Amino acid sequence: MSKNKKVMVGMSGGIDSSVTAYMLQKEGYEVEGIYLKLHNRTDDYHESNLGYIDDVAKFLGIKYHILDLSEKFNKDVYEYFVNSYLEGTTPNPCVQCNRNIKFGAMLDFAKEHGASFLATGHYATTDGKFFYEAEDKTKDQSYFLSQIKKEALPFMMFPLSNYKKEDIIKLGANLDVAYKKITEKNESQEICFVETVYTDVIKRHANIDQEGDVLDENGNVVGKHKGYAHYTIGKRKGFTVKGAQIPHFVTKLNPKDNTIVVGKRESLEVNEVLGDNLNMFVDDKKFSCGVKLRYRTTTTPCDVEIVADKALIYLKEPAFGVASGQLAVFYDGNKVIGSAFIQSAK
Ligand SMILES: Nc1ncnc2c1ncn2[C@@H]1O[C@H](COP(=O)(O)OP(=O)(O)OP(=O)(O)O)[C@@H](O)[C@H]1O
Repeated sequence: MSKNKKVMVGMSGGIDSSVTAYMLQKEGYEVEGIYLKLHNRTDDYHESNLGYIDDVAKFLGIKYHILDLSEKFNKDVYEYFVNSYLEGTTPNPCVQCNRNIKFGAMLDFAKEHGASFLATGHYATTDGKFFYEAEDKTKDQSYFLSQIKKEALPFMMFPLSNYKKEDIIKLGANLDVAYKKITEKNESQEICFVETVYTDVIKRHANIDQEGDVLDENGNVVGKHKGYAHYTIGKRKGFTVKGAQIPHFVTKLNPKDNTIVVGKRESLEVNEVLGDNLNMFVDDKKFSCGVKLRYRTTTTPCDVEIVADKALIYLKEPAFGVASGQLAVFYDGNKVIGSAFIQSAK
């Protein structure tokens, strides 16, 4: 029952994309894999991933391509990541990777090679016009997909969207030894190029271990911190506040003079957010919806006004710990209607 349609599957060597390839083949698609080399890690990272992919490809009898996008990844994702922290904002590298790399350059490659669709093991759904949250809310990745250009959506397939991660692991473990081996390896890291903590990556490019002053909201010096790039908005540890009886939270980072501002929990409260770099799936300029201001959080009801290329987001309930650089993703129920990068909040 061949569907006579070629689907390229982004294969990472992990269980999700390996099962994705299997499912699509079972459905009758002609499947080919693509492995992206995204960074120049010195360990055997790529060799190890390709070992797993090769075994899966042999089991399925499919061919796969290796595409070196490390230069583009370095510019669009890695440098952006490092620079954001140095500028005192909190980057979202997976969002940039999805937009520019996976559903940018990898999609172009898939189309050039005659594929009708590009499939990945992301947990989300699409109907070609919108993204929707995945059934398994604990794994949902719609937040990270919300900056993808709308022209890319008709080519995207997420076959895992109706499953739970544990079902995928069970399916893999019982399928073949090529899959079983993958289920037995460690789960991949949250950010593929961060092997330990993000500050280890930043340290390769700048001396971030420079002690600085901790300020209160009136500009008074109240303590010391170990270098502003070690902190993100809402963090409550790793700095001193003289005589403090209750927890203090980081509310602002000042890269220019290497100071950080701290305050009580109330000072993290935000009622208005300004977003830029809009990516909208609807044309409305004024609407009410729910907004997620970071990953793994519930939506906050809000009114949104789009003015030129900015989104003015008026929250109907206060949010806490909103960081510039993260995404504000607009949801109508479980449907993603657009997103913007958080420029400022008050
Ligand atoms: N290096 C890569 N080359 C090609 N596709 C990739 C690569 N890394 C990730 N992908 C695709 O993007 C999807 C989501 O990536 P993510 O890093 O969130 O992986 P994951 O949920 O751990 O999935 P997997 O178990 O397949 O690694 C993967 O399922 C895969 O289809």
